[in-house]
Amino acid sequence: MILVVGGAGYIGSHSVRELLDQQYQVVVLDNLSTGHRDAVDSRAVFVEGNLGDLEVLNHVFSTYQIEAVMHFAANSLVGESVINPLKYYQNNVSATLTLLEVMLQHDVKKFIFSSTAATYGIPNVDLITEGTETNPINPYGQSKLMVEKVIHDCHLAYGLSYVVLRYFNAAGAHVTGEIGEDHTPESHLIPIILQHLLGQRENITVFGDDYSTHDGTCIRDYIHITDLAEAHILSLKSLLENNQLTETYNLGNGQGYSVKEIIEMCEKVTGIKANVIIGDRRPGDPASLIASSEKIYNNLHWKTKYNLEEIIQTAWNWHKNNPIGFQK
Ligand SMILES: NC(=O)c1ccc[n+]([C@@H]2O[C@H](COP(=O)([O-])OP(=O)(O)OC[C@H]3O[C@@H](n4cnc5c(N)ncnc54)[C@H](O)[C@@H]3O)[C@@H](O)[C@H]2O)c1
Ligand SMILES: O=c1ccn([C@@H]2O[C@H](COP(=O)(O)OP(=O)(O)O[C@H]3O[C@H](CO)[C@@H](O)[C@H](O)[C@H]3O)[C@@H](O)[C@H]2O)c(=O)[nH]1
Repeated sequence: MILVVGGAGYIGSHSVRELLDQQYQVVVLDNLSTGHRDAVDSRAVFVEGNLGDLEVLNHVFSTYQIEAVMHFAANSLVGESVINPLKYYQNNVSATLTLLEVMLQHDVKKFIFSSTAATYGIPNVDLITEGTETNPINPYGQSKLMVEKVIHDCHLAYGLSYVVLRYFNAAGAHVTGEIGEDHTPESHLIPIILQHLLGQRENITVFGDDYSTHDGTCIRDYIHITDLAEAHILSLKSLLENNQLTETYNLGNGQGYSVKEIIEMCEKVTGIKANVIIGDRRPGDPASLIASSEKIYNNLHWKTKYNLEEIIQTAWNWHKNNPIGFQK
């Protein structure tokens, strides 16, 4: 079985769905701190608990025959990490050490870790490769980079085999419209715009239009959640075939869109005009983050299937049909 830690969250729940659709058996461990029980596919075993809890972990690893672990659970609000760094080092780093310890005690040595473009900080290249220097500028990015280093040391010392996936901006929803993004508070651009277009917010604030980009607003690389999920499956397959894997991959579309372009695409998809306010820059936002995902294309033949319009269309279907998310 595959243990998915954080499988009730946005990216985890879509990966669980993909794993089950591809005939893997799945156990989800999640404390529901930001995730939703209803996001977890009913075909998966669900264990409610904390990833830093030795007792729960020992129960999971001794009850189920776990072949590999996908680890999505984390706190991931950049602003909050600056104000409350210990929460981030505690949940993202310390609890992960407990997970790794129990995994290794149970001789489970295959690990897929959700990392982030935030490990690069403010890169001085147009297209970020895995070789681009990592220099996180906030505790969130720092906590992810720390875990990356721990994982590598566990490889050297205990033979842990791993794939680190550095996601760029995850977006969109499952094509069925059955699961999608539901964060409280919501901080991500696309759901915020769509909530506004649904009448749930009065306006959208663009965080700065004086960046050195073609229209002055920040550029990001948006990637569909199912494309991310597929990258996890391919990574899992490569791990199951190789006991000594130590790979790090960027996951993005390789194409950047500005905040203004995202708003325009949301208006096009929904046919509704947005009420846009230009605000101040949000501290810690790099002007542009675009991934080169050449490495995973070359090594695992991964290709993205969804373009920006399709990403926004699937997100719109989800928000329109579930205006209060998973709440019933
Ligand atoms: N959303 C993005 O654009 C993005 C980009 C880069 C990286 N990431 C990373 O991807 C991963 C998933 O992100 P997401 O957007 O799905 O977040 P999410 O908050 O929707 O999901 C995280 C899940 O982990 C669970 N969790 C948190 N702490 C836990 C703990 N101690 N024990 C058990 N469960 C716990 C939460 O309840 C939630 O279900 C995170 O590690 C995040 O840092 C996300
Ligand atoms: O109301 C809003 C919300 C966002 N933005 C801008 O939109 C862009 C995208 O912002 P957001 O959706 O919050 O994503 P990021 O800050 O780029 O961070 C996401 O993508 C990173 C990787 O690129 C991950 O590390 C993070 O976890 C994930 O939240 C940024 O320029 C923001 O300044 C606005 O202008 N107005």
